[in-house]
Amino acid sequence: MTTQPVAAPQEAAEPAPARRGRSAWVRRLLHNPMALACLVFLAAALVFGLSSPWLAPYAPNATQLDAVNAPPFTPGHVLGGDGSGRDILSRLMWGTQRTLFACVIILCSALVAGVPAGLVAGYRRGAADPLINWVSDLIMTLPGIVLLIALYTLTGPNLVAAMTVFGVLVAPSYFRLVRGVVLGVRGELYVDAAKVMGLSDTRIIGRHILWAVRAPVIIQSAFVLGGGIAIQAAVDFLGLGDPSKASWGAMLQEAFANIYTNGWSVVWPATLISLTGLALVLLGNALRDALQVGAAQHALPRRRRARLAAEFAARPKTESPEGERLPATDALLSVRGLRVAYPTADEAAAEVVRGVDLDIRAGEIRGLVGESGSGKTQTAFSVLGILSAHALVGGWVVFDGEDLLADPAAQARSRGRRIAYVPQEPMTNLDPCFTVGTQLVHGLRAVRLLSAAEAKSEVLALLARVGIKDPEHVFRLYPHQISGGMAQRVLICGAVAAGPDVIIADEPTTALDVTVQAEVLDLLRELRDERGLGMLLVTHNFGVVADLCDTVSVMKDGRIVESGDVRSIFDHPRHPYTKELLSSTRVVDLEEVPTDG
Ligand SMILES: Nc1ncnc2c1ncn2[C@@H]1O[C@H](COP(=O)(O)OP(=O)(O)OP(=O)(O)O)[C@@H](O)[C@H]1O
Repeated sequence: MTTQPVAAPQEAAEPAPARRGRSAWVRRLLHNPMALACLVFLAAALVFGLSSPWLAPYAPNATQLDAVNAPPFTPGHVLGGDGSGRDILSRLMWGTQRTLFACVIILCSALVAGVPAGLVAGYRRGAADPLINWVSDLIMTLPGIVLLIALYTLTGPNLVAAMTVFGVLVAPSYFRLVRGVVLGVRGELYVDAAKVMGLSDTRIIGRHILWAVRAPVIIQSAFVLGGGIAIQAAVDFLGLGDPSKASWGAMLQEAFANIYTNGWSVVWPATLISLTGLALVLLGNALRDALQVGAAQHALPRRRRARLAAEFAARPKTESPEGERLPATDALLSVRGLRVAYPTADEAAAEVVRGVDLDIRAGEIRGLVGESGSGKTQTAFSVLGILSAHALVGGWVVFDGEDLLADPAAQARSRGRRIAYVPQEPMTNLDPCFTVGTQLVHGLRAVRLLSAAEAKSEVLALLARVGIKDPEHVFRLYPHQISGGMAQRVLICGAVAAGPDVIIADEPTTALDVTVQAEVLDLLRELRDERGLGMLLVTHNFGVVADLCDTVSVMKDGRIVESGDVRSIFDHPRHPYTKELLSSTRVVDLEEVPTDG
């Protein structure tokens, strides 16, 4: 077999893979009509309140006899007057300012008390964690309104004191949120790497941890502001506010006392309180969608997504006039013109696999090699039909005469039965709640009609076959009780149990140490020889390719740039990228070492 370098003529003209940026979430937020409407409403409320010193027709407490219980659209009083003859529009404007000020105090005090406490408890742990947790639990047990009434007896109508205390009462929600996120992030490898680099805790928290908690904190803040509006109104409504100052709650209280004479005076503050609270809660939801991972796809309008999917499906499937790209007749599995793309926030599609062709024949192990992010796993997942639901897929995956991409039911039938999968991370692919045996028997019985006893004896035989010394014992162990190498053997056992024709192995040895790697590669080779399996071995390691594969396809930026038998590619690489990859790898000498005798 000779090597086939595959040209990529229009590479330069094609769009760059995925466009990402820190401002992407802002774009996504602004693309959401609901979020936009909420932002416009809240901005208008802000301007309405802040402009009161200049634009309000009257002072908040200015009274006029002719405005007493005046209905809306009375000349000089667009929204009418209250029971004391004060202009409702003016009081609403001044009241908005006071209400927003109250919300800012609540937010700031909750942030100041909750976020640092969560950071310290989650990151430093030690004695601080249980102590802060205890204080947080204590605060949460305090009845908020009762506390505010008690405070009123001490300080009188003091907005700053009341709202600060309420902010502290809300702080545990931030504390718990931040602590939870920090606990998850502090064990990440990049945090360990930062520690090893000698960064101080303050710098690690400032640079890495704060960035991780920013999204949940922003979302929570929208909800706290919404709650703040309600609580400020409630405090004033109960008569705990300053009667000389206009606020939405105070206006509501006065209007309620006068409801049978002037019903309209209730409508205005009640509407503002409800709409502002609603806008903040809806904005919080929109922020969650925009900030959370994967929201880009959700943000794509349905019609735009359908159009992109149709464009993908309509791409020509055989492009060569000579029909070179038709599925190979002697192959178990033929991939032709495979394309995978993901919708982006700017309503385009970023292609991560760009027209891949592959054949896997019975008894052939094909390596799929390339740098990280070149699209190897996406190609493998397309064959198995386990791509993210947001992926747009085009091209052919022909197995046993059927195009699996065109028939998801056929793809589901073949997955696990005729096309099996060996994953990269053995430990995370076993369920920690069940024993090895339970998982293998369950998997086997899902694809073959066997009794529990038959499945068990088959699994035990297979465990022995994949090199597990005491199958009866390992059968009863939980995943955490076995080593990584043993877990990979268990997964290989699970993959071959159903008697597949093809195995897709995605970097099956990457997570293992060198000795175990060699043993697992030997096992895969033996299983191929025994069962005549076809295999697609995804790897970025040319050493593994040299050791195990018959053929290899080299992938770069979503394309196969060169394909052929291993020896030809190693001896005469033709594509510059293959040469580059080979020169950066300590290449294994393929010449057979003569043995004595
Ligand atoms: N759900 C997704 N949404 C958007 N882009 C994705 C998604 N999944 C993968 N990608 C992108 O697809 C590209 C190819 O990813 P893939 O996992 O196939 O790379 P790979 O060659 O297997 O790399 P590695 O060796 O690191 O696993 C990457 O740029 C990745 O960011």
